[in-house]
Amino acid sequence: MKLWRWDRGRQNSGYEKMLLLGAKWPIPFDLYLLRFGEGSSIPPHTDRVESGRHHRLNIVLRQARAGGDFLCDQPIYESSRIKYFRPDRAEHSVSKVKSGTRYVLSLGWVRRS
Ligand SMILES: O=C(O)CCC(=O)C(=O)O
Ligand SMILES: [Fe+2]
Repeated sequence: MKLWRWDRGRQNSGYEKMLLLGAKWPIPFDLYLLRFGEGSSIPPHTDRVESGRHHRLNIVLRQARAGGDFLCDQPIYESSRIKYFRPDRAEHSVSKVKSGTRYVLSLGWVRRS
């Protein structure tokens, strides 16, 4: 785990992530800052976990000027800035940022079932 450094995003589609905080105990969680520069996107995917239920609360700190829209099958709660969803179950994606830069604060945790 690399803390406080920009790292290439998992889907390798141009976005970057920075791990701000994370722990495995008592509840596994992570807190990332995500940065989507012009031309970046995330194709439709799910984020599986080995066991338990993955929850994620994303707060859009800065919207792109154009593009960069979050799309999710079945969000638990969604407003223009707040997206709460089950990334292991609900397919989600981010459309290509056409102009500007998008920033997201992303808090994820896994509930053991
Ligand atoms: O940036 C977003 O809105 C979603 C990123 C994503 O795929 C995730 O948080 O699992
Ligand atoms: Fe995801």
